[in-house]
Amino acid sequence: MWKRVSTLSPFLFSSKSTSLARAGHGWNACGSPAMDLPFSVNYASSLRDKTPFITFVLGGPGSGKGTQCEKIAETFGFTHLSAGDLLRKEMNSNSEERTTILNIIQDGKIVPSAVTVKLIMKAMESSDSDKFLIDGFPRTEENRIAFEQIIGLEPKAVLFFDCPEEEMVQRVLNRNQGRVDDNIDTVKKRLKVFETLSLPVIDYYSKKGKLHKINAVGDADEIFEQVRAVFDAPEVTI
Ligand SMILES: Nc1ncnc2c1ncn2[C@@H]1O[C@H](COP(=O)(O)OP(=O)(O)O)[C@@H](O)[C@H]1O
Ligand SMILES: O=c1ccn([C@@H]2O[C@H](COP(=O)(O)OP(=O)(O)O)[C@@H](O)[C@H]2O)c(=O)[nH]1
Ligand SMILES: [Mg+2]
Repeated sequence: MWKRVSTLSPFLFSSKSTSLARAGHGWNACGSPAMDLPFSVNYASSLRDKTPFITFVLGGPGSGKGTQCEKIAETFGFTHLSAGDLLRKEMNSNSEERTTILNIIQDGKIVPSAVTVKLIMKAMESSDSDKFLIDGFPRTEENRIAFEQIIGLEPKAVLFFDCPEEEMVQRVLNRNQGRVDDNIDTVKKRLKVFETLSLPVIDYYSKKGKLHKINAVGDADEIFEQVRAVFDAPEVTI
């Protein structure tokens, strides 16, 4: 059922090589993935053995991904992993990457895939769960390919919270969680990044028949009814 894709270089995971400078070797923040990897090692074999049910949760900034993920996790027993939360936690730790992550988030850009995938993989490996909601990832085609290569799994379902830009901007500006990127300048940059880099990922999953588009306007409970229908559908066997 789970399509194993391939494996990746150990430089992504060795303790000395987690700096963005090294992670950037072969990868860039917004560009294409490098495929000429020097090694092939099964780093995520424990995850593949578990063959977890993975759902990617996509949508622009403020489209309600986090809000709906909490409801999905509670109702359907998924473990909710927010890529943004994992990066913010790393940013607030003494990680050598913290300043670079902060600068990228403040600028509304995308953290190199090697860094984000490593954090997601660690979180998945340290969980007993076999059902994960991965919120806010993949945000680029490069992210998507890196996940497939490093973790060797593909999502069973992909949710896309479709929301008009003006609504997203209002929600972000009212979010009030003290986030460094919740300001008008960053949100404008984030909307451009979403359109140019994230929409192609959504298009990819649409063409694969895995995408579930949700109208993200309206009351959060009403929106959740659309989501519930996705997980209740017989073709999405959790
Ligand atoms: N359906 C909704 N209608 C109005 N506000 C919402 C709705 N869903 C979420 N929000 C609010 O909008 C903000 C952004 O929601 P959030 O779940 O953090 O979105 P995302 O994770 O996609 O950025 C939060 O303050 C949240 O409480
Ligand atoms: O896979 C990811 C997820 C998040 N981010 C960074 O973290 C920010 C906040 O992401 P989050 O998902 O928390 O934002 P949301 O969409 O929920 O507002 C993004 O703008 C990016 O700068 C990233 O680089 N890669
Ligand atoms: Mg969020």
